[in-house]
Amino acid sequence: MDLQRPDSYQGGAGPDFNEHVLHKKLFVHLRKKESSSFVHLASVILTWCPGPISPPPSGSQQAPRMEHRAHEKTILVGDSGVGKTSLLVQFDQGKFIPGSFSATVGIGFTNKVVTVDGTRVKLQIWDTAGQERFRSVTHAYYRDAQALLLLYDITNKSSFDNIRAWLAEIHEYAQRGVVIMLLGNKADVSSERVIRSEDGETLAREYGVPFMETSAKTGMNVELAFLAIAKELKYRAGRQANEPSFQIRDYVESQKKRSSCCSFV
Ligand SMILES: Nc1nc2c(ncn2[C@@H]2O[C@H](COP(=O)(O)OP(=O)(O)OP(=O)(O)O)[C@@H](O)[C@H]2O)c(=O)[nH]1
Repeated sequence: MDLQRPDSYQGGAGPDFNEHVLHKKLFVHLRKKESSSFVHLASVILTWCPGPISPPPSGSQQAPRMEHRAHEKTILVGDSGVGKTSLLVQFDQGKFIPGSFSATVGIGFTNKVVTVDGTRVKLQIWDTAGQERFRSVTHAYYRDAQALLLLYDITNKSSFDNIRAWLAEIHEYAQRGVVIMLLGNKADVSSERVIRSEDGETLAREYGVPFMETSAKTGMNVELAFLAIAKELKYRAGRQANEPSFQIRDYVESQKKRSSCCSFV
């Protein structure tokens, strides 16, 4: 048995999460040893709340109820070092921590509430380890994912070449119709670019998925990527009678154009 405590986190606002309570998780992975390697058998997640970490601000109201209440499970996948954790930290906390690279161990998640078209959508964003040795653990989480953000690093050719293998794994383990978005990350490092933006576009078109380049460092397109996912999931969950149909690829293309011409809001 392998016990990991990858993270602690504060839950987002909502009926089943109190933002003033520290939620802790313990990941228990059952593995058996076969010859010289371990085979993954099952994973169990234990969640507990050790107690309040701060009193609610005086005069604060109860957290507003979600209009769209589902837990929308979104998973970040891609080779080790492409910037999955950095992208999530940029989206969640609006910051980039430069310097030493510490590879993710196993898998962990962050809750984030976003507002799209006046509706609050709760995203549960799972950050996975890109290293091969964690692959059997992360596969187990694909099945009930509603969306997958698949990253490569524009300065690393093999991370781009591996995208086809990642897509094959997604098609094998994830549910049919899962929302997939391809992201070419580290777009700020133009001097070391080895993958042209057109190559990302072509690959995405071949698989019929939306594409954009991002930078976890500058924040470029980070919010757009998650908001587009939230919009698509909200739309899928319950289209209102007078609501126009939503096409995530068209939306991403129009927003990318807007952001290049006049800064995205
Ligand atoms: N310049 C630049 N560096 C980045 C960017 N995103 C991530 N990095 C750096 O790339 C390295 C790897 O980033 P991580 O976010 O840890 O990569 P990861 O995909 O989560 O890696 P695993 O946890 O091993 O799967 C770190 O040193 C980051 O600071 C980016 O957009 N621009």
